[in-house]
Amino acid sequence: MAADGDSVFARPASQKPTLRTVIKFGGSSLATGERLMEVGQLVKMLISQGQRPTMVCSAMGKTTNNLLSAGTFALEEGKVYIDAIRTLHLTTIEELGLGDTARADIEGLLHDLTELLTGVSCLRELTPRTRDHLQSFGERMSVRVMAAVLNKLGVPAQHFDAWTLGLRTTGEFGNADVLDESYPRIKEVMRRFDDNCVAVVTGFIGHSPDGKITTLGRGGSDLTATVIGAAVGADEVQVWKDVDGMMTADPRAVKRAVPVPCVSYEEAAELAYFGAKILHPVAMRPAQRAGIPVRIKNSYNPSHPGTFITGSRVCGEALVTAVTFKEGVELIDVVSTRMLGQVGFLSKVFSIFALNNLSIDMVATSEVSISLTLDQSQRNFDAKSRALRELSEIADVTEKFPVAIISLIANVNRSSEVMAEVFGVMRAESIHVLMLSQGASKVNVGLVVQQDDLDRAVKALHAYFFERDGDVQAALEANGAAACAAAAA
Ligand SMILES: Nc1ncnc2c1ncn2[C@@H]1O[C@H](COP(=O)(O)OP(=O)(O)O)[C@@H](O)[C@H]1O
Ligand SMILES: N[C@@H](CC(=O)OP(=O)(O)O)C(=O)O
Repeated sequence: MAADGDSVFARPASQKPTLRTVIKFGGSSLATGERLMEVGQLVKMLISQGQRPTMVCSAMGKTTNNLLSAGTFALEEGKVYIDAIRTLHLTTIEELGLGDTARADIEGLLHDLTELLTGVSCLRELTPRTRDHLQSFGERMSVRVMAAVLNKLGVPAQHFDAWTLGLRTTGEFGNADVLDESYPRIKEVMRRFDDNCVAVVTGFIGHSPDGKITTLGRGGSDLTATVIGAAVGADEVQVWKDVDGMMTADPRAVKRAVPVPCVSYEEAAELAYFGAKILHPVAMRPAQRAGIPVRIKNSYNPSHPGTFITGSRVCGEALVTAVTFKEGVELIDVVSTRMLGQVGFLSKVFSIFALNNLSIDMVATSEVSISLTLDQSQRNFDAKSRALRELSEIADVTEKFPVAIISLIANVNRSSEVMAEVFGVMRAESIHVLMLSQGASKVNVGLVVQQDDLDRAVKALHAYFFERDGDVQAALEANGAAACAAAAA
């Protein structure tokens, strides 16, 4: 940890920093050496504006995908190929003149990575545990490079693998849960850490209680950030992305999508769970528990206010906040053969899914029938076949695949209006709605349509709720978002 020149933290007493933040940068913000330098300058600016940040980094660019591909290649072809990963990291160090320590750190990790993949290629075995170990190299390399960039810019910084701060998880490889014991541990380690230095911490990874490397699921660095924020009692967690915040729809699918100035924790979580790739689905939980606001910001456009996420919904009377979707979903209709009474039927159906460890996304019931969609992240075909076999003993079961779930994050107090308007749009477009459900949190209205109708349905709903005046931003503001921006300011 060597800083050139005066510490950026040294400033007159009158300008003492007041905002304790956790700032998370994803792969999209850390794609190249040039981007790392820009992010470094941004961190420097945030400090000069009075922030005391702890930084959480994801792997650079597409490194996690490249690591997974290298694992598959070693498994299937028996060869070790990590050229893209090696080149990205070593070239960055070279181009930015980050020095021998950073180079030696990265070469050491590349050596370990090569050994791991050699093991995979010899044994022709890639277990979930090894896959997590493999993926951890991305974040372990990025924090070392990022800390070196900050030091180069005169910002004292030190890298940390999250487990050295005390981040402990369950042993569920690929989708581990953060254990509560992590919070006091992280708090204690961070309490002893030099306030005049930026801790640059690996996102996405932790240690199981027996010391194995685990991952928190794809996009899990957002969760690391809110866990650290909650542990240290941060004033704010900032999640820096490549878009101007959470948008009214996935900007890749709907060109006229616009940023939403603010949403509640529940809305953000529902959006993430129902397909908006912008946030990790459980990242809001630690922030919500600790009451810490989260801000989504654009590292390519830092002056944009982004999206502010807090406990209450302060966005005025907006009928719908955003539209999101999940594709390639399976819909299952279960109709009772009346061997059981209503209560027995519902509980039997749900217990069959639970006992087979299958989690359900959406559900709609009548007295003797249930329609449900299965969470697509679980690719356990054996468990699904078993569950369907057991269900067929008490019911007629039909499967529809592929279908898509469209979710509208909507105003709880006006859900009937939302439903009526959604059906109006669907009727006008002649789109058949296969199922409709309002989530228990009541911020989410979900509908299932045929996969082929998805694109048309999403565009029509977005146009109806956000583009009616021809000017998307004006429509959003008319919906009350301006009031929200003022509240967040
Ligand atoms: N509703 C939405 N609002 C904003 N971005 C979205 C939404 N749905 C999907 N996205 C996508 O999420 C991307 C950002 O998430 P991600 O790539 O995981 O960022 P990072 O790697 O920085 O964590 C955006 O580039 C955008 O394409
Ligand atoms: N690198 C991991 C974790 C992560 O959070 O990434 P990102 O912040 O770039 O979505 C992944 O690709 O899943």
